[in-house]
Amino acid sequence: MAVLLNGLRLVSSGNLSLHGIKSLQYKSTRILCQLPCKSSYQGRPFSNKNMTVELDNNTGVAVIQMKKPPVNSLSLEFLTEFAINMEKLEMDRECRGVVLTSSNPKIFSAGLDINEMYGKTPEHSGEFWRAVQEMWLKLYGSNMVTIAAINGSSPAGGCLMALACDYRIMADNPKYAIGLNETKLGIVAPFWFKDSMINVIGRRATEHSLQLGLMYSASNALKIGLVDQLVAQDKIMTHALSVMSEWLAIPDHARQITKSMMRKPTLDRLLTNRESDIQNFVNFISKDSIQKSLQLYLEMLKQRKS
Ligand SMILES: CCCCCCCCC/C=C/C(=O)SCCNC(=O)CCNC(=O)[C@H](O)C(C)(C)COP(=O)(O)OP(=O)(O)OC[C@H]1O[C@@H](n2cnc3c(N)ncnc32)[C@H](O)[C@@H]1OP(=O)(O)O
Repeated sequence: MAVLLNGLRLVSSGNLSLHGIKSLQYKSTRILCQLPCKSSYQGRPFSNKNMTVELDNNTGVAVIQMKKPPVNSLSLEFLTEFAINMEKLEMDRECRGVVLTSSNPKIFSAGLDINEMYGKTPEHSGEFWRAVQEMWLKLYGSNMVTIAAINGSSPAGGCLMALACDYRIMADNPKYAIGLNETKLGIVAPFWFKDSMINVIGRRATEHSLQLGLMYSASNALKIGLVDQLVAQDKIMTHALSVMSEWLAIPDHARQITKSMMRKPTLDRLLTNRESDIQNFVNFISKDSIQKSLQLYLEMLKQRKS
């Protein structure tokens, strides 16, 4: 509940994914900038291996800029760093919203690092999959407003990250594509990837997309509702911050409870089946036929380059 007490606003906080709205904390009431106010910007950057995180104290908005060369593939190290950063922001009373974007001008994220799924031990595969789950749980279950500024292509796990946000803005460039293309690699999008897509574009479009492993151009992604808006590449961050200020105009407690109401069943499904989902992944990815498919796909990626 939000209660005003001597200039302090009591707002709910905590991780929706695990416990619903679990604790109440004090946040000082601030007037948010309508637009990013560069002149008064007080960024506090932290963590800088695979991503930069900058929190603007004036707006309460953090920007996570992924910067893992060459294509922001989601390795175990990347996923671990991402989850830690999300946790830190979630706990930070100053932070109310996150914009997720990429420093690579053409690629938002290439999805899961295929090298993490090829030729690895079952132990490693299990640890990797738990980290993939954790990334999604942190993002899909965040109390903060989350906006994906998709400034490049975003296949598979990259698309999942975008789907886990509250709002998706994509750069209006016909060369960029987004979608869950797993079947094209000979692998299968797990149920919570599927659920994330259903919750955004509906069941029929998801079935079509998943069976065919469809990648959508930016304009087609807009048509099916996979992204909410297209914006010129050079305007994407300004626009994302402007949309963020609209979302932050809603009282946190009301928006958070609503978000939890909408997302909890989907989150609970993975939480309840987390261990069996890891086991399924390990069994599936260890099969010779699946390893062969991944090997061929990796070779195809390398050949395409030459
Ligand atoms: C029952 C259920 C159980 C569970 C069943 C299992 C469920 C698994 C779910 C899987 C989810 C996934 O995300 S699977 C990942 C899916 N991702 C993809 O298919 C993306 C493949 N990549 C691309 O399409 C492109 O690379 C793209 C991202 C658009 C960038 O194109 P560019 O032309 O700019 O760059 P490229 O030259 O292609 O790539 C640059 C280098 O990056 C490498 N690279 C590209 N994508 C990579 C990736 N995902 N992982 C590692 N490395 C990658 C290339 O090999 C090159 O390496 P060098 O040659 O060495 O420089």
